[in-house]
Amino acid sequence: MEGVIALMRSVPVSTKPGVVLPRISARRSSPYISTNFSKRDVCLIRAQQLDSREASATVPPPPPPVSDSQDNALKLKEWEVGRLKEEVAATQGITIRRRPPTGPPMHYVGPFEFRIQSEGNTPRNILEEIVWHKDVELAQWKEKKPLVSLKKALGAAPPTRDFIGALRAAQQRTGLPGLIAEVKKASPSRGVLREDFDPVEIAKAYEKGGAACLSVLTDEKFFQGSYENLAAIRNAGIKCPLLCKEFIVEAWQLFYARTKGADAVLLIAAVLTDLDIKYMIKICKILGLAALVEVHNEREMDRVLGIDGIKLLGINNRNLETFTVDISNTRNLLDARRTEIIREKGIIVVGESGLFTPADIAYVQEAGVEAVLVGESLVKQPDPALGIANLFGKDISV
Ligand SMILES: O=P(O)(O)OC[C@@H](O)[C@@H](O)c1c[nH]c2ccccc12
Repeated sequence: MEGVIALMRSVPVSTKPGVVLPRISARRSSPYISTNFSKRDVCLIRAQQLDSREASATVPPPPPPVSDSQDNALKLKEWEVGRLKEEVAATQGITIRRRPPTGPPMHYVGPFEFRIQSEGNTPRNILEEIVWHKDVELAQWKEKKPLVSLKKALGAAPPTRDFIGALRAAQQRTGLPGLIAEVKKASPSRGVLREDFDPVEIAKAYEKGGAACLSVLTDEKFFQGSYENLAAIRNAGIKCPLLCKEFIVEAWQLFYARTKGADAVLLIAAVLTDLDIKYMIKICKILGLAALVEVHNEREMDRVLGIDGIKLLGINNRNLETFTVDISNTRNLLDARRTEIIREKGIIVVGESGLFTPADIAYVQEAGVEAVLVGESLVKQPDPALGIANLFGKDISV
């Protein structure tokens, strides 16, 4: 554990090659500086940045106005580090930007400063909006529960269960993809899915109906989920391993998920750079968490297949930027070349979203998935256990 903390310690970085900035005061910390980079990571980023400088199509926006005040110097450094990270992300085809570290930039007019809405400080799509809001939430959570206190709480967390093992066992038992059934009250695309939403009752029904694992939404603002739901399900004696369905942008969230009873976490390739994914997988391993790495398109799929240590790969049929759902996405991404790599690496592919009928399940199974992640079509059923039997076309509970 000490190693993890050491890995997360702050390092001063500069955007100019070879120049090291003075250590930044701990009074205010940037997510980019204090939690995401080790010295080695920063070197890697520098190397990636130098390699990709010519390939990068991004034109950096003008720097914020400079003032002599210490506060402004800190803002400037945070802005520089944020830019550096965005450049790396752009070279990996990541279009989702992170929230500017000190908030949308201020504009100065005479002695006054104020914000003007512009392309640079307004989220461009729902996924970006969620991720930007997550940064604001995180700043508050981390103040309430700094990493040291989470580290102490880990001692009291229940042991993790084998998420991947449960999926494999279910698949072997039924000959059908292992089911991850999602406890989901609402979503930005579908609104409220179930008014009489009792997360523990729904989780019990899923287990009774033969789900191998459960997925629990924890995002409050956009999905009406919570970490209380996750902990309540874990503490209700449910044996299915639990996936914490969250928009993870910082390692702190991995620790928090673990203290709330998660056995697995979701890492979204549309949001995280390769380096972030590698770093988070390392921490998941130390914490005993399984990582489901989610992709939506060919670019993300090929990036993820190039990263070592990935055991669970989710193909989302829903585009999180536009919300369009198309289950043929699973089949299209699983071409012969990628299927071969997946087989060699022993990766389990999870088909995610938009699955409603036995024909849908057969279609993604035929495409090569060994597990499915299903929310809407189950959570809307008066009896979610019966919903599972209807979805698979047979009772998979025995
Ligand atoms: O309700 P559906 O269409 O069965 O989808 C479930 C799950 O795949 C979806 O909730 C999901 C997949 N990836 C995500 C990332 C964040 C939030 C939600 C999701």
